[in-house]
Amino acid sequence: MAEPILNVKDFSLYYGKKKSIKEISMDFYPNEITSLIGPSGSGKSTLLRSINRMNDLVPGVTTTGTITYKDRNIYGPRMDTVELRKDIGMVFQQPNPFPFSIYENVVYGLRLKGEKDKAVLDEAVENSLKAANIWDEVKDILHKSALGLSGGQQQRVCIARVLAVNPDILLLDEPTSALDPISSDKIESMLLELKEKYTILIVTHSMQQASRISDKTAFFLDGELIEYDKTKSIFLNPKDQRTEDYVSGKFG
Ligand SMILES: Nc1ncnc2c1ncn2[C@@H]1O[C@H](COP(=O)(O)OP(=O)(O)OP(=O)(O)O)[C@@H](O)[C@H]1O
Repeated sequence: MAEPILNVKDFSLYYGKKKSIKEISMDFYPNEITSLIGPSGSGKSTLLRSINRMNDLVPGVTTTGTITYKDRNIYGPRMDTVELRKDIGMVFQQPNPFPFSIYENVVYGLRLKGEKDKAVLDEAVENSLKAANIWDEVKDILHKSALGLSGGQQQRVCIARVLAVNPDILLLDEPTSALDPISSDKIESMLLELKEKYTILIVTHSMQQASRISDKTAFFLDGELIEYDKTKSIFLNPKDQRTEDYVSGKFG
């Protein structure tokens, strides 16, 4: 079995005094899609945001335990969070393109890095938009505003923007919940292609989505990791009664 790319060990997170993640330990493996499922408030987004230290932006957050990415503790004193967020990119529920052209959205991170070579930028735009399954739809309007695209197209441009800086891991927080079924399908098939190259963690409220696309599924309840296994086992043969109740729709 491959080495884990991410190791979460005895990790807890407090918003002020409230403990929202409770001593979670789990490994994530390269080239797999892992779904994080559980009812509202169970801590899925908080865990996802802990992995690229987005929670640092929330005042009063403290953590204990470790999250190790490629042998480095993400919460160690020497971690450069700007670099970390290039390696571990994030896509949110609401598509959030910048009010620039499609082209400038995709090259945003490369320009921040100081890349000026037009050929390099052009190539990154084409490759990233192709990987995000949207090249054919936008190749003739690259210099038009990304805000003129549909929600589903905007979300794929946002994914291309993350891919352009060449990350290892993609964190997706309910990336299709604001989209229609056809746009969601496009994103799901894109994710299945992207996992050949990336490690993907996705928070989803859709049991169908989790079972369609993920290799592993983790079920959270009230800040605790209740069960984490191959997706088939979670849905067809859960070991914990609470998992069974949740996946069969009895609560949440
Ligand atoms: N910025 C914040 N400040 C204070 N408490 C927060 C903050 N963000 C989340 N929480 C609390 O942490 C707990 C976990 O929330 P989180 O958003 O991680 O859950 P979730 O499982 O992702 O829920 P949802 O499915 O609704 O997105 C909840 O009790 C929530 O109220």
